[in-house]
Amino acid sequence: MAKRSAVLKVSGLRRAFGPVTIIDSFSLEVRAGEAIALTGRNGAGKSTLLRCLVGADRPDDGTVEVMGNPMSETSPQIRRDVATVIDDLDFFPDLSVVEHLDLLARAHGMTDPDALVDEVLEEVQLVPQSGQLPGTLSSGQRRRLALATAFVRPRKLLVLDEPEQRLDTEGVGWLAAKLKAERQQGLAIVFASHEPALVETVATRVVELGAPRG
Ligand SMILES: Nc1ncnc2c1ncn2[C@@H]1O[C@H](COP(=O)(O)OP(=O)(O)OP(=O)(O)O)[C@@H](O)[C@H]1O
Repeated sequence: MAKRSAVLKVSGLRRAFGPVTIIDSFSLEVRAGEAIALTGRNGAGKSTLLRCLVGADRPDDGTVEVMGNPMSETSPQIRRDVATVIDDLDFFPDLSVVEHLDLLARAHGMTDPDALVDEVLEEVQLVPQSGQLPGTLSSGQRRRLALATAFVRPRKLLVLDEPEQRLDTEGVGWLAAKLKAERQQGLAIVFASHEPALVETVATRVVELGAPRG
C-alpha cells in the first residue's frame, strides 16, 4: 500500500527573536492518524513553533505546507482543514456558549449543526452553561468552550497548545480519550503539553524541543 502523504509538512523552519534563535532547522512530517506531542521546558519554543505552523507567526526561514498547500492563515482551504486552539480565544461577549458553537459550525459549512453542537456540548460538559455568556464562565469552562470550537467543524489537522490548561483531572482524562479517538479516526494532531498522561495516551511520536542535540 502506498504510504499516506503528509497532512503537515514542515521543512527547515527557523524563528529568531532579535539575536536569539528559538527554532532552528526544524523539519517534521505528520500523516493522517499521527499525533505529535511537543514537549520541553518553559521557553523551549513550543508555542512559537505552533504559531508558525498555523500561520499566526511568520518563520524567518523554512516552509510549512498543509495537504500540499503553502501555509497561509487567510487561505480558505487551509482554514477549512486546520482547527487550532493555541491562544486564549476571544469570544463574542454577547453570544452564548451554544450560539458560539452554532455560529462556528455554520461558518464552516454545516447547514444543520444542532445535533453535533448538542453532542459536543455534552462532551465538554457545558450543557448547563449553554445559555451563558462567555464572560460568566469559569476559566476551566472557557477552556472547554475553546476546545469545543475545534470539534464542531471539519478538520484534517488539529493544532493545540497545552490543551490541558485549567482542566480538572476528569477533564484531562476526557481530553486524552477524545484526542486519541480523533487520531484513530484519521486526524493528524500536533500538540504541546506539559501533562505526561496526555502525551502518553495521545502521542504516536514525541518531539522534545530545546533538548541538547546528541
Ligand atoms: N514576540 C517575542 N519577542 C521576543 N521573544 C519572544 C517572543 N515570543 C516568544 N519569545 C521567546 O521565545 C522563547 C520561546 O517561547 P515559547 O512561548 O515558544 O516557549 P514554550 O516552549 O511554549 O514555553 P512554555 O512551556 O512556557 O509555554 C521564550 O524565551 C520567549 O521569551
